[in-house]
Amino acid sequence: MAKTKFKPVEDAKPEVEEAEKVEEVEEQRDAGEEESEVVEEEEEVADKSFEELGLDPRLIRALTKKGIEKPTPIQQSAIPFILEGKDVVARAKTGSGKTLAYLLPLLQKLFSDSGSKKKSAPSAFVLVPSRELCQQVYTEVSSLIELCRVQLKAVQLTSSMTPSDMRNALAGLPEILVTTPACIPKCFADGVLDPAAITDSLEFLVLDEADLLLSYGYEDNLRSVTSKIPRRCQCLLMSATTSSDVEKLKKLILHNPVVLTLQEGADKEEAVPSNVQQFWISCSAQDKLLYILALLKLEVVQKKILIFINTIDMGFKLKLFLEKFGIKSAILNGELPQNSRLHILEQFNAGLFDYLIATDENSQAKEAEEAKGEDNKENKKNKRRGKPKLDAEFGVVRGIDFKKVHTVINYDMPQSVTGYIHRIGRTGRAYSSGSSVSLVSPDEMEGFEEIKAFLSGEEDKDTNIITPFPSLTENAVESLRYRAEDVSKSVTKIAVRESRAQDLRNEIINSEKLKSHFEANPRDLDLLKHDKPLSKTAPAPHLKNIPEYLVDAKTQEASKMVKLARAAMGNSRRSGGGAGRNNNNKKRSRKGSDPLKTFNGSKRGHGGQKKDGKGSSDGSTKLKKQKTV
Ligand SMILES: Nc1ncnc2c1ncn2[C@@H]1O[C@H](COP(=O)(O)OP(=O)(O)OP(=O)(O)O)[C@@H](O)[C@H]1O
Repeated sequence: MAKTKFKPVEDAKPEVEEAEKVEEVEEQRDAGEEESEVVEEEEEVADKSFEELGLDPRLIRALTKKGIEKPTPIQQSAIPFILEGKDVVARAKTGSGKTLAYLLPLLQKLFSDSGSKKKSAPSAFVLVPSRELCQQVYTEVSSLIELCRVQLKAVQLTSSMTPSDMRNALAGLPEILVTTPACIPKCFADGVLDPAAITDSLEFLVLDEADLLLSYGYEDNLRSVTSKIPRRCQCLLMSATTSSDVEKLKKLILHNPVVLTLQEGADKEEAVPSNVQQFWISCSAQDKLLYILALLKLEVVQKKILIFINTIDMGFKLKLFLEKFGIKSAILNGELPQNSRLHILEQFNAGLFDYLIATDENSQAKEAEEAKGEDNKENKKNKRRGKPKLDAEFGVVRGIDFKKVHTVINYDMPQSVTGYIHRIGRTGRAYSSGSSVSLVSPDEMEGFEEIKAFLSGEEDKDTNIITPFPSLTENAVESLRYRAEDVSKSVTKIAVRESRAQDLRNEIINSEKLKSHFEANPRDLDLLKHDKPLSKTAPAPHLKNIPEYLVDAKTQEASKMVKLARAAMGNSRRSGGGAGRNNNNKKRSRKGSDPLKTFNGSKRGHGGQKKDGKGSSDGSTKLKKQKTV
């Protein structure tokens, strides 16, 4: 049974004159002072249904349509407090359903609020750290509104929008605004939002993924919003981890909040989902390509797979390398245009490809550092080349709800414990399970030990939460060494650079040209594939099909188990995505209407794509065939 630790307060909203309240809160915000004494208590969260939590029947019906029947522990504990009007700080592990924990009561309160007062600005702000998350929350809230058939409107604004686009979006006086903190001051400066109207209208402020908001550099933006928040505004702060940043935000924005900390086990606070099995493999930095090839080609890990790397160049190296073995993957990084990023996420979630190679915010920092070093050497050259900019609001790791990811692979280790928790939290979401495999080189061992120590906790120092990966024998890995090393040499720095530049060019062209087409035909989004090969040559048959005699019996057995599990999940052909979006055959048959066909010159993949597209999506069909012969 999950436990929630409550830090209740005696009176969340003291009864004093309005003017005094504003003053008092302003003072407390300025001083960053903790308000009243908080008493820490522990209570069991009873197994309650959505009805018992007091949710509106329209919301319950909408949830049923989405296939959601039972509240998660954080939803059970947070919803009643939010419905009561309390400010809430909710800390619960990744994938525990925090988004619905605040969206459901927020919508319910807006149902009863709507029409009660003429508003001149949105009643609710949901602030998230990245554009990807903005899109995700906006999609979730819009679908709930649609399913509930209520007269509410949500909009999302991002900093890249023009003032006139923002004005248009806000024209119908939406009740809910989903955006990043950076966007609000921009709206003030451009006259899109009136600060006085916000003070007048704002009833709810949600800070989602609060542990990330300050580290993304949004502190000044948040401060400029804080001064406009009226005292009556109910503030909610959601986070997967505790950090000094969360504490700082709590003091800056919330009033006497109820603090909910979800606990899984007896005394240990767990930030990591218990339904993620964590493994690791010790290998040299050079051997990482060999190991990932073994994991993917011998199919000892379950698809869909999300692979994290620490630099964009490494992502392209890995993609080119895997391509030579007939393994197709897509790349996601902060350099790509926003449309492309959102589209890649959508396709991956819909199950259109199985392997996604992603960088995260740590990687952005590393990339920037490397670029700096490079700048010293090649300053002039780079300036002339016009190095692409990374989007500061990019973030795919934290908060993004990747659908049905079964395995997360840390090809490069993350640079912090929090980074690790958020990365592996992309699998094992809500009531599903998953696994993670970390490839750890000697240079990364110190950081890895820190992660292990953190996860084990003080009392269980000797418990191995991250265990050695059991399903790959040394023989099986060694049998691939010659091929891997040979191919790795052919993926040169120049090839990586050219592919990266080419990919970016293509994505920009596609993004611009297809924007209007996709706006008119959203279903056609499926036709622009992002896992097309970068290389012009098709993979050599001896690399694409690994002979069965090379693989030892133990590894074969492990691979068989993975395939059986996959078949049992109904995913033997494709790793399924969101409901209703898995009819890939139908989508393929619409190829005749491929909007990209009108501008072939910008396409990636060329000849190789056609050949691949027929036989198998990732070479696995061929491999299977050979094994059964
Ligand atoms: N009660 C529920 N039952 C089943 N699935 C749920 C429930 N609540 C949420 N989910 C699903 O669980 C997934 C994870 O939810 P969500 O993204 O809100 O997690 P989170 O706690 O915000 O994670 P993170 O900290 O990584 O952002 C989503 O796909 C969501 O639709």
